[in-house]
Order: sequence, then C-alpha cells, then structure tokens
Amino acid sequence: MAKLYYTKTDEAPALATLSFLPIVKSFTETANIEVETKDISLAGRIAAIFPELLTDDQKVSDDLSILGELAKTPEANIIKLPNISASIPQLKEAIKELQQKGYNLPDYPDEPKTDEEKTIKAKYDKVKGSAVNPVLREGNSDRRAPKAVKNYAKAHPHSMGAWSSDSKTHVATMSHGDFKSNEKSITLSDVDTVKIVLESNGGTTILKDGLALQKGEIIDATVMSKKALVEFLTKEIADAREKGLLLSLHFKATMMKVSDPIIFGHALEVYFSELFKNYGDTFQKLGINPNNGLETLLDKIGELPEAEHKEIEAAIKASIDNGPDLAMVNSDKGITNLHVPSDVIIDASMPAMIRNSGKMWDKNGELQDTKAIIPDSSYSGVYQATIDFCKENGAFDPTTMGTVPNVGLMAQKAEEYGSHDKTFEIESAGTVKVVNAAGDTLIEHSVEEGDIWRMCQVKDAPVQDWVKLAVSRARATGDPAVFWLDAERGHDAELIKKVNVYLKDHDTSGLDIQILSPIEATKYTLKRMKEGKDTISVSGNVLRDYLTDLFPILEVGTSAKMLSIVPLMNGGGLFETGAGGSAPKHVEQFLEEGHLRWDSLGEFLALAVSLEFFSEKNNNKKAQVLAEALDKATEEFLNKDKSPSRKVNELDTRGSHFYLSLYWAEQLAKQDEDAELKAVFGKVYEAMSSNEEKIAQELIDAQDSPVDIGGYYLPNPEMASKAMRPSATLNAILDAI
Ligand SMILES: NC(=O)C1=CN([C@@H]2O[C@H](COP(=O)(O)OP(=O)(O)OC[C@H]3O[C@@H](n4cnc5c(N)ncnc54)[C@H](OP(=O)(O)O)[C@@H]3O)[C@@H](O)[C@H]2O)C=CC1
Ligand SMILES: O=C(O)CCC(=O)C(=O)O
Ligand SMILES: [Mg+2]
Repeated sequence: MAKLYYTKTDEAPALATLSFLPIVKSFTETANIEVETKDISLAGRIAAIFPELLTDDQKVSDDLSILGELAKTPEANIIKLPNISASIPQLKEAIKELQQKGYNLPDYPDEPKTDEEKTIKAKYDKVKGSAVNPVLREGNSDRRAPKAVKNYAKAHPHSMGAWSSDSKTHVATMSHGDFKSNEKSITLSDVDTVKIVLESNGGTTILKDGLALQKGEIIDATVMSKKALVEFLTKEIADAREKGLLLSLHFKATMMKVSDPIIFGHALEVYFSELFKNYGDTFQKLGINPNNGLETLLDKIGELPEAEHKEIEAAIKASIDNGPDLAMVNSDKGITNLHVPSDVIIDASMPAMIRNSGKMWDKNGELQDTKAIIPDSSYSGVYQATIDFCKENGAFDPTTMGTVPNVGLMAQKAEEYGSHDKTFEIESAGTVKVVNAAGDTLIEHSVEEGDIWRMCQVKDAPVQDWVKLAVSRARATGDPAVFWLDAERGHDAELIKKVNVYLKDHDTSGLDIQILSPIEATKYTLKRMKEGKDTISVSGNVLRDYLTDLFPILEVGTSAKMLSIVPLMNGGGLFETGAGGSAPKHVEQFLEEGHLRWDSLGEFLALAVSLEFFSEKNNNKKAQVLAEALDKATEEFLNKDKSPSRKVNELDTRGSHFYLSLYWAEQLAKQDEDAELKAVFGKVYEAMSSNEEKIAQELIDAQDSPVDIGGYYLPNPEMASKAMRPSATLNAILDAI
C-alpha cells in the first residue's frame, strides 16, 4: 500500500511531532492513508551504525538509508522535519547520553591510533554534520512563502529593528588566499575516473582514489591558505579591538562539516593567541582540539590539578577582558560566539543580525554594532550588500516588502554538499593534483601545511533539472528569475555555460531571466523587494541555504513559515518543513517553563502538498479533499493568529496544533466533495468546537512548570508524548475518529 513517510527528528521539531503526528494520523486514516514514521534523529542514526554492540531492544533499523533509497523511487512521499546536523561537541553529548542509558557505544576517538579506533571514527564521522539532507535531497529545492503567509506577515508584521546610516556594522572577508580566489573548474567532456594526490618532498600521497565522474559533470577545486586566513583573522581581530567593535564570527560548521570547523579553530587560536602561546603544550597533552570550541577546552582543563586549572581559567578570562568584545550566544550564561562551533550558524545568524538593526548581543546583554567575520569571500558580499542597502534605505518593512523565493541547486550532492570526502587539511607543503585515468592533471594547486583543499562536483542532470524548475517557477509567477552566478568565478563560469545551453530547451518567451553576480543580484533583488516587487532567486547550493533564511527572516520573521518542496528527480516528492533548524533554544524554554514556541506552519504547508501529491499518485480523491481543507484551515489559522506565542501561559505549539485541527475538521465538515468525510468530520468538529475552551484551558494548565522528558537526544517516548499531549479531552476526540 502507498504510504506517506513522516520523519522523527530532534529537539523542538521532534517534540512538535509528538503532538501533531497523532492529529495527522487520525485525520489521514479516514482516507486510507498509512503514515509511517522513520527515525532520522541523531540518536537514532548513532544507534543504527553499531547494531553489533547493542541489545535487541536497543537495536534500530537504518532508517536514513531506507529513506535515501526510497527518495530515488517515484513512489517517495516523505515529510521531512529539520534534524540536528551535529558538530563534534553535540555528537559527543549524544553518545554520552546513550551510554548513560545503557548503550554500549564507544567514545568518539579524537585522535584514533589503532585500526579499530579509526573504523569507529569513520563510522561516527558519517553521522556528523549535515548527514541527512544530502542523502534525502535527491532533487533540487523550491522554497517560497505562500500567499497566505505573506498576507499574514503584512497584517501582523514581526518586529524589525531600525537601521541607521552611521551603523558601524560590516562584514570582514578575505581578499586573497581564500576558496573564492583560488577556485579552478572544468567540465568533463567524457566519463573519467580521477584521483586526488598530494605531491610533496616526502613523495606522493593519494588523498582520494577511484572517483568516477560522469560526462558533462562540472568539477571544481580550491584551497584556503592557512597563512592568509591567520593573517586575515589577526588583522581583523586587532581592528575590532582598536575600534571597540563587537566581534562576531559566522560559519557553517554543521553543513560544511570538514572545512568550517578548521576555520573556526583558527579563529579561536588567533583570538586566544596569548593563551595558546603560553599553554599550547598543556592543551596538546590534554588532547584539546580548538576546532571543537571554547566550551570543550574549558571542560578539558578541568582534568588538570586545581592550581593549574585555576591559572588557565584566569588566563582565559584575561584574554576575553583584553580582547575585542565577543558576540554572545547567551549573555546570561556567558556563552560566547567561540564556545561551540554549531551555536552560530551563518544562514540564521546573519539575517537575525540584520533584522536586529545590524546588532548582536554583548556580554552585558546589550545590542552592539558588530564586525561580522566571514572568512571566505565566495558569498560574503551578499551580506555586505544587504547591510549597505539597509544603511542607505533603512530597514525593510514587512507590511509592504516583496518576496524572494528560491530555486536551489542541490540534487545528487551538488557543489559543496558533496565536498566532505574531498576536503583535506594538508599535512605537508607540495602540490595537490586532480589526475585522470589517462594520467593527465586536470587541476592543480600548490599548497602549504595546514591549508584546506577541497573539491566539489555537480552532475549534469541536476543542472538541467534546476534550469527547468527555474523556468517553471518564472512561468507560474510571471516574476523575474535571477541566476546568482559570478562569471568571474571558475565554477560559476562553467555553470553559466550550461545554463545558457539548457535555457534553450524551454519556452522562455515573455519571461525575464537574468544571470547576475551574487552582489549585483542582491542589489537588484533588494531594490525590487523594497518596492514591494517579487523576484525569484535561482542559486547554487550554499546560496540556497543562505538566501532561504535571509529573505524569509526579513519577510516573515522566520524561515519556519516557508513552503519547502523538493521535487525528487525520479518522480517522488520530499516535502520539507520550512527552512529553519531544530531550535535548541525552544527546547530549553520548554524544559524550564513548559512552553514550546515551535511554529509548525512549515509542517502544515508540507503536509498539504504531500497529501495533494499522494492524491495524484494514488488516485485517492479523499486525499485531495483533505489537502484542500488543510490549506483553507491553514489560512484561517493565520487569519485568526493562532501561531504559538513566545511567552509562557499563552498559546504554545500544542495549542496551535489544536486550532489547526479544529479548523481542518471544520473545513472537512463544510465541504461537499466527499460525503463520508463530511459525516465523520461533522462529528469531530462538533466535539472539538463545543470543547474549545476546555481543551485550550487544559493546554494552558500544562504550562508554567519544568518538564522532564527523560533525555535530550533520546527522550523517553512515553514521558515526552505525555508532555506533548496534555489535553485528555482532545486526545479522546482524536482517538475516536
Ligand atoms: N533542514 C534541516 O535539517 C536543518 C537543520 N539545522 C540544524 O538545526 C540546529 C540548529 O540550527 P540553528 O540554525 O542554530 O538554529 P535554528 O534555525 O534552529 O533556530 C534559529 C532561530 O530561528 C527561529 N526558528 C527556527 N525555527 C523555528 C520555528 N519552527 N518556530 C519558531 N521559530 C523558529 C528561532 O528564533 P527565535 O529565537 O527568534 O524565536 C530560533 O531560535 C543545528 O543542528 C542545525 O544544523 C539547521 C537548519 C536546517
Ligand atoms: O543540512 C544542514 O545541515 C542544514 C541545511 C539547511 O540549513 C538548509 O537546507 O536550509
Ligand atoms: Mg539553512
């Protein structure tokens, strides 16, 4: 039987699922739709790689691989919520929690020595970082704000900090020696197999062998010079100190799981250069890796004798006191931008800063202008151009601004998504070469010790699909579609050639399709956006990630309210919920005061398109009726402003789910397409509406006290479900459907 797959993930979205999925199951059962849950949580993925070490009841199936295979079939219909893309500190925490729960798992070996340790590390590294999305995203991405969402934002504008023309906020980025400046790219004229080698004084080391490439595939390779990076960081950190500017660093240590933690580690070492000079040997003995952040360092020095521990702690405090002020993740708790590499993620952190008048929080909990360090200059210009625009024109106005949907290239691990197993921290100076089967060198770079070299790929079929998707969105909306590609960049220049060829495969008459560099595209798009005009951004993978947070956060307050569709290349559908992350802050609030503020709008939107797709694929008319009713219910939900509030003792995620189900039942009771559904939901609506006050009260009564769900990465299922379904009245109505 055809099924709809719903993912079990982590943190706030996983909690939300415990409340929303029972509603979904009760409603969809009436149309004979089976909803199956697949566990892609961090804890689940860890457990799945060590079956041999677990007891029978701890063993789980490898659901990510199962879904990954399914995504390649026309039957795929998957609703995907955000999951944790784990940094090393998060991965270690999750392993520890599982160990404490009796899972016989090995520790993460930081410096593996034996073969066994190397195997363990390699297994854990597969779970690390952005390990889910590249597997499931067997298609390109189509993210947009539906009309109803835009209208809601216009009627209920979110707060938007004013911008002043004398703001000192700016982006600091490298001008040479970075990934952008060193990029070289070619398109393969035929199938080939390449290897990546490092030739140095010590001989030739094979970094990667047997990499099969397709005809028409674009490859690019580049290198970030450690020397240039350290010089840049040293200069910018000194400049921030001199000018009294708050220092912030913006990376994507999760999605760019190999390169960005290394860059983060250099920033930590430069900021604390005095400390590393004085205590570097001690840190080495303790096995401290700066890439894991200040928090791990602070934990590890706890292993030292008390006097030495205190001395280093004092030295850290002195460095922070003497250094430029650091942007804070949590000023109350003293957590800085340098504590955990995954705490500040550029796609969300830069837009949040721009929404906040270009300011970030300092150690006293006050907002300050900031020097935003984004080392690689490939995409940083987009943010500087946005800052310049706001300085000149003031903040955007959510009640009048236009919208910027995105068509993003990401299928088959396109671009940086597929770079992880081809990214290397160079061990000795020499030359890195990409050599083909005939022995010809396709690309080469001279490198020094510590440089970060990486190679990416984009296959031809995903590019064709991406161009097609861009044209179809331009046709559907009549809006200009801009390819954000930089003719000056090696990789983009190759891509531009393909775009120009594949655009000819489509009827583009009357459409406005342009190719602009990211900076020019930003200026063009922002000007139109300010004037209330809509512009489609068509971008590569990293810009997809950045732009689908930047514009939604400015336009509608959060990317959680976005419709996010991945038309899978083999005919299936992956429906992602919004573009937001797993909101760890929301869990913290829930555990402390029993209020969850996760906004499930993305889930509602995804479910509606998934049901519509289900109906088409399986000729199931009831599914279509459910989908249409859900769309109307979502509109009513927005009009009546039933999204979760941020404050305790007000409507939270659970209450928002109740109202959605109330309106959904109402619409099903009202429609005349399907008499059976009308009869069933007439009763449901009657029961829900006559108990509205009672249910809402039960859901409020559950708030305002700490909640125990028996774990963070692996909560106790019964405890968590009980916490997320506190209304006995609502539960009884749902059970009776
Ligand atoms: N598709 C995926 O699977 C993705 C996964 N991630 C992962 O999520 C984790 C956290 O990512 P990070 O980018 O730091 O932070 P989040 O995107 O989780 O949160 C940033 C802020 O966005 C707002 N927000 C996000 N989603 C919602 C929502 N549904 N309802 C209301 N507000 C929301 C909140 O803002 P406020 O506090 O102002 O309310 C939140 O604090 C990481 O592990 C990251 O890798 C990130 C992006 C996508
Ligand atoms: O895969 C990830 O780690 C994050 C992805 C993400 O932020 C996005 O797709 O918007
Ligand atoms: Mg993102």
